[in-house]
Amino acid sequence: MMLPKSVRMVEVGPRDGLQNEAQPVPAAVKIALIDALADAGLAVVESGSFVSPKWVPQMADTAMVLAGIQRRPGVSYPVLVPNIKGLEEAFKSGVEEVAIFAAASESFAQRNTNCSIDESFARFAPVAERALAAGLRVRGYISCVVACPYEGPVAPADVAMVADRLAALGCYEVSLGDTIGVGTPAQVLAMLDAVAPLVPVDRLAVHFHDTYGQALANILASLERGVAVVDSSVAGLGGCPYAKGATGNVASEDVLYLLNGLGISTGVDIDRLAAAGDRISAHLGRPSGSRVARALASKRH
Ligand SMILES: CC(C)(COP(=O)([O-])OP(=O)([O-])OC[C@H]1O[C@@H](n2cnc3c(N)ncnc32)[C@H](O)[C@@H]1OP(=O)([O-])[O-])[C@@H](O)C(=O)NCCC(=O)NCCSC(=O)C[C@@](C)(O)CC(=O)[O-]
Repeated sequence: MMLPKSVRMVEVGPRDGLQNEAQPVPAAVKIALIDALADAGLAVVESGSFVSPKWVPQMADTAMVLAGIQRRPGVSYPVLVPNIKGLEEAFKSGVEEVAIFAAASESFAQRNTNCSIDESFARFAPVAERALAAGLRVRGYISCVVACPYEGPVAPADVAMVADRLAALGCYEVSLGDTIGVGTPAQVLAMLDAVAPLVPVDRLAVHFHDTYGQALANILASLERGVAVVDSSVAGLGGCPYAKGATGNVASEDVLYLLNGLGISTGVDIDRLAAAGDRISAHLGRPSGSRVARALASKRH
């Protein structure tokens, strides 16, 4: 089995994990979470989004959160921006990296961003251009890379086309999201095999939600195809506001346990990571969504 020697874990808990949380999460709690994740050794901690607060109220305090965190050297704190208004807010907050987010299905693009795929690219083009001109890094996301909650299965060729368009806008990396967590390894590999001829595998990340418990299997399959960047969410926080019933991202602790077991280096400390997950789970008043974190906690009691 050919596997990468090291993997960059992209922590999306403070953004993807919390954006759908019904109870308000104070900025101070988000700040403590982000700082704890960076302390655990994560080099990328997605810290919020500058989107319409009418659409995603939980992210309305992103500027306050970014003002409160202790930015560690070598750690990136990206935010999502859907349009120029969001980018301008990101500039004010001094971010070094933004992410634009597209979908491989028309219905999801409409529900998530109130426009078609083509219209979303018309919005992203000036965002990417201005961000790059200002020296920011731009990451691209694609939702619904296996299936769409409104349209069902999504053709790998559709994903490849959107990935190609994001790369053409200058995204240094394209994160492939199974938004509703339905994919299995054969589907994921078919999708990766369609995308990789257009956007090389060293510019791809995988982003699995764990609704059907397939995320770790999908990650292992992706690693075997050479993908070396994995998105995950501490304590398995999350769910997408525009994908009813979809659960959180794969838990970061579970991904790290898998990678440690495979001898793949990440620079992340599992105990510190699990402690950060336990603290946010306690704040939210529910058990961690990470099986690894629950197992580690049970050994301590
Ligand atoms: C794209 C829009 C703005 C279009 O929304 P719209 O309603 O068509 O936009 P609009 O331009 O007509 O503006 C409507 C109102 O929003 C305001 N507005 C407009 N833009 C902004 C902004 N940037 N920041 C703050 N406010 C903004 C704007 O000023 C106006 O305010 P009003 O005049 O009514 O008071 C909206 O649909 C939106 O914000 N969508 C974001 C949805 C979102 O954040 N989804 C979750 C992230 S994607 C995701 O989770 C998937 C991913 C990445 O994790 C991968 C995966 O798992 O699939």
